Amino acid sequence: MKILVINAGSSSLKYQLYNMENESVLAKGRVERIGFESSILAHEPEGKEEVTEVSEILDHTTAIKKVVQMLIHKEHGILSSIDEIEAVGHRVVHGGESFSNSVIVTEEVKQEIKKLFDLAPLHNPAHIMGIQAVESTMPDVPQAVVFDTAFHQTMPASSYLYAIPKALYNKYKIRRYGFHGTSHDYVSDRAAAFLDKKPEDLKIVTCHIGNGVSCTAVKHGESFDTSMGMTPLEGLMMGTRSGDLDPAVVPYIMGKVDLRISEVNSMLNKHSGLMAISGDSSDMREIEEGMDAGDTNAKLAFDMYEYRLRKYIGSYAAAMDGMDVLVFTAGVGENSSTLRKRICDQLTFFGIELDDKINETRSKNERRISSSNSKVEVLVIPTNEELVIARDTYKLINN
Ligand SMILES: Nc1ncnc2c1ncn2[C@@H]1O[C@H](COP(=O)(O)OP(=O)(O)O)[C@@H](O)[C@H]1O
Ligand SMILES: CC(=O)OP(=O)(O)O
Ligand SMILES: [Mg+2]
Repeated sequence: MKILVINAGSSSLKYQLYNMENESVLAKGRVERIGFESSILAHEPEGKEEVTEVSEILDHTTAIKKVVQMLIHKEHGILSSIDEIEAVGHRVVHGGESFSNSVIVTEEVKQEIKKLFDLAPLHNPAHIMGIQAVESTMPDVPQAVVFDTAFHQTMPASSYLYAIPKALYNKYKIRRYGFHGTSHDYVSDRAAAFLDKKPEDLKIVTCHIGNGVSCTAVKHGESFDTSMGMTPLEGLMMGTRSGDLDPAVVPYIMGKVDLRISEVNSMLNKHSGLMAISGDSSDMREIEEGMDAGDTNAKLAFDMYEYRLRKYIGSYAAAMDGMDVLVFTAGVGENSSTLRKRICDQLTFFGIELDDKINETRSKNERRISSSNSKVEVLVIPTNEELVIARDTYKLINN
């Protein structure tokens, strides 16, 4: 069975085609700059070089059509016909309180996702566009949705409520939802398997450090607390997002410089974080290069990013009254030995001790980077949100 996994953003669409017989990736790629004149489709068939094509892709339906054309392309394709795609699985960022599991797409499910537009204005409208684009291009193919928020539905009220008037929760569902759940679920499960232990016996802090950054306290296999909140803005400092700040800052600047709500949102989501402090880049590779070249702004950005991660890790160890395992994942977590070292070398209080040599060895595999003396197992576990989406879709379709 072949399953297409889609992560639709407002101006981008990432995809991976899976052969579920052996869970291999047949092709992957992305469409960028949807809605612009020169949109880019980058397509990478398994074992071959990436090919790119520039054309005008004005909406998500056109984007899906282009992807399908590429998948059945004479030279770069890997399917003989579109009919070989038997199901499509989508990443949906916000599932609110309605979804604690992945589900098959129905009219009701789409309505529920639409009701959550307010809570995830950057993400959910794009996901609906992706779902509709598939409906119009492959009308008979069943679709499933996998939510970033689902894993975090186990959080107790003491973790998910904000200390604001109850009516705001009762009426508007203002609470912590948490995101990157597919990733935190996957890497915490893999960490337990790696250690040959049951998730129920472990207290794990998972750090998903990519463009978006979040930490989760995974207690006995369930999400107990997580750093992102009602939206993916809360918590850690990110590539372009501020993370935590005093909420009083928002009304203060709106009054001072006469900013509109959308402008404040844009400032905090798109022009803050590493980008704002370094004044130069939201990309950790460039921050590290800047730091090595003596750029003091890049160094400050790195220091703040690292310090905040360390604070969250410490607070989650306290939240769970212990930490057996610390997991690093996603683009930065999997690749930046510098960041991992800086964090771990200042968590010696917890009995953490890194094996510097293993930490610095580049690898795409799951690995332990702590020394044999370390009281906490420190692991690098490459995340695979697309595989989880493909697996959930496969299970739902075959039930
Ligand atoms: N070798 C590396 N060293 C440091 N950071 C890296 C390295 N490779 C990738 N990254 C960082 O990973 C981040 C992107 O992470 P990723 O998980 O792919 O993000 P997303 O899925 O949210 O787009 C970027 O900041 C990038 O600089
Ligand atoms: C929810 C979220 O922050 O997602 P991403 O890391 O893909 O931006
Ligand atoms: Mg990611």
